[in-house]
Amino acid sequence: MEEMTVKSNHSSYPIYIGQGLRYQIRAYINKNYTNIFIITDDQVGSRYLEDVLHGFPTEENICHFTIPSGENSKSIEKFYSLQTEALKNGLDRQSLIIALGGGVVGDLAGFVAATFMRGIDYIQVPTTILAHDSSVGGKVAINHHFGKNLIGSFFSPVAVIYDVETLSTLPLHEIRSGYAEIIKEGLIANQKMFLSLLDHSLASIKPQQLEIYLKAGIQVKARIVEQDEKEANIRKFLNLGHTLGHALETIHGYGKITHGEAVANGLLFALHVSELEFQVQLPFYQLYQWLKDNNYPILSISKEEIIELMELMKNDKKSIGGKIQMVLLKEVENPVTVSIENTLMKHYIQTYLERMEKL
Ligand SMILES: NC(=O)c1ccc[n+]([C@@H]2O[C@H](COP(=O)([O-])OP(=O)(O)OC[C@H]3O[C@@H](n4cnc5c(N)ncnc54)[C@H](O)[C@@H]3O)[C@@H](O)[C@H]2O)c1
Ligand SMILES: O=C(O)C(=O)C[C@@H](O)[C@H](O)[C@H](O)COP(=O)(O)O
Ligand SMILES: [Zn+2]
Repeated sequence: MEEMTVKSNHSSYPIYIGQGLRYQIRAYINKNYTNIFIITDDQVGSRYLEDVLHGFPTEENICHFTIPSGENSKSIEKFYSLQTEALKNGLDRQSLIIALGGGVVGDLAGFVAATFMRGIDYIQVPTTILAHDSSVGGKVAINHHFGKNLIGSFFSPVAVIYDVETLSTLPLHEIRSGYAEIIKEGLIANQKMFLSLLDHSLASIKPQQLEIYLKAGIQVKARIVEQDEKEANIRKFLNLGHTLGHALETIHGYGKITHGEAVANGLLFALHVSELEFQVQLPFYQLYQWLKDNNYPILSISKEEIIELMELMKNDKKSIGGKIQMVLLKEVENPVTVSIENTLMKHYIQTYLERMEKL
């Protein structure tokens, strides 16, 4: 078992990473709670909920609730149902929520914890590769049909307990999704890792290698959120690829493409815009080829969709006064945020589509 710590101005919490940790979650909780409420989804619950429950003594006051898996569960309706369940089960301010699942469960359960009776403790128990990102840093949220994560909060967990054994049951497209966020972390802060990530094929990557990347990705994320937990400045860099990525997720319908697949497309677009904006050469073609080889969907954008995408990008939380802001790269490991005028953004989208057509 490996332990890391996230220590910011507002909070400090441990991240435990290891094999089989789901059986012994109680051992990592160093406080007594009146009630423990486990929130999971149907795919994760059917595989791992019993293992988690068995690790608690019978006298512990424990309840659980299973949501349907998928992005559509990050909704105001599911949020309300979970608040109702928490009340029905008698949770109080000395209760704990455990989020057992991927980023959907983590974001939703975390937001329930942030708001139930104005905030109670919660623990992230991530079960996807992508959740190396979502379980650290305390961004919790639900979606609005105007855009991703528009209703949420910054609310740190009291611990992250990452049982990497659970990753063995992840389908390939979910490995693809999580890997895209690690590529993002490489681009913003670790060129060596970025290049090494592209040396692997996802169909044959070894679990031990994935674990090495997971830990390196968590290091990048943890070091950034420690310095800027509430995204006043450098945390924005973790949003590389998300300005277009989130708009694509929304326009396609939540859950139709995975978050990571949308971010992968957003990363390509960000590299394209960066090259034009700063007149530099970045690994655009290298990333494009690797994404193609690893069967990421390369999304086409119709003329009609350009306006809609731009409207969605204006709703992004980085926007200021309705002006789109993007995270760009002056070089790998050198991210900046840039405000982009509408006409220029339209030009960037059009030239991106022309470039993609030639490939
Ligand atoms: N809060 C943050 O900082 C942050 C960071 C990145 C992404 N996110 C959010 O995270 C969400 C995406 O998270 P995700 O990719 O984990 O999606 P997810 O939670 O929907 O999980 C993906 C799919 O895999 C299934 N699954 C989960 N664990 C499994 C396992 N071990 N074995 C088999 N199946 C399993 C789930 O049931 C689901 O069907 C998005 O909503 C995104 O916006 C948040
Ligand atoms: O932790 C962050 O900060 C990130 O931006 C990480 C992203 O990968 C993640 O998708 C996050 O939820 C996006 O945040 P948002 O503020 O753009 O909704
Ligand atoms: Zn993301």
